[in-house]
Amino acid sequence: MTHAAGDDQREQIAARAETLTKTYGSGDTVVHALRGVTIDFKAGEFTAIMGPSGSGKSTLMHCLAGLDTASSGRVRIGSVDLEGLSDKDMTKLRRDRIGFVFQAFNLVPTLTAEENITLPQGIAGRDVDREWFDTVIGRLGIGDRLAHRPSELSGGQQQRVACARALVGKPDIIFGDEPTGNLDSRSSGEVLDILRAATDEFGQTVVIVTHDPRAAAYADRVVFLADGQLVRELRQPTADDVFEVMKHLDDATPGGSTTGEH
Ligand SMILES: Nc1ncnc2c1ncn2[C@@H]1O[C@H](COP(=O)(O)OP(=O)(O)OP(=O)(O)O)[C@@H](O)[C@H]1O
Repeated sequence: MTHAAGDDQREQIAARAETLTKTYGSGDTVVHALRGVTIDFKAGEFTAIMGPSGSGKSTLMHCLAGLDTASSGRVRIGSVDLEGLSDKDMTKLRRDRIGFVFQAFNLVPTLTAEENITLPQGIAGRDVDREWFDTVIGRLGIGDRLAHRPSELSGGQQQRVACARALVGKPDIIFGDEPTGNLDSRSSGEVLDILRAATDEFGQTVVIVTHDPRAAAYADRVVFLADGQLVRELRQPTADDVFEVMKHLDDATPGGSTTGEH
């Protein structure tokens, strides 16, 4: 780590959003996707973001990952404030510190699985840690697919390749927007196991958006959004705990009336 010694407080926060708002459109068609979200993501912790459709989960994750800019508020990755970063510095920060497992971040169709996985390292001019590469590939069960192009892989295999691509560079923080969305339960378990290992064994920070209570149960913490606001948080949740909260959120009228509910 390259953080200054003695800055313990900051070192422990891998990402932070502060009174983040995001508004789309204006006038009659205005949408308040985020209404003042403040949240910390501690280094080495696995967080799942949940909430009803349209509650602002993807918007929050995109703002945290520097893929979208908020209307107001601040985002910090480690000790770097994203506000005011030049495009070049933002690109470098994303490349060096952040891994993405996003469905929208497709694989390059003309490259093999292996080339896709090592592409970010190549662009950054870094050597691939072959031992770690083999570990990731082995755990994700895609060792026999490395020479294939994305069109020759199933959706689940492509998703696992995208996951491997995010992990191989050992970024400080990994963001996943429904990283198990296309997967059967076995592949889903493999992806979640390796994200869990990224935090437990390598101290990486993982933040995922998911609709699946079983996926959320892999996390140390689940935070719930409703209508652009944070309304609940569970620590060490079981799938049943998560399911119960989701049921109430789905029933609740927009406006965050479930805040503080037990
Ligand atoms: N580019 C955009 N233009 C206008 N409105 C948008 C845009 N992107 C998102 N929204 C709106 O912002 C709100 C939050 O969207 P977001 O995608 O963050 O929700 P979500 O919780 O991730 O939903 P889902 O679970 O359905 O993916 C929604 O009402 C959505 O329609």
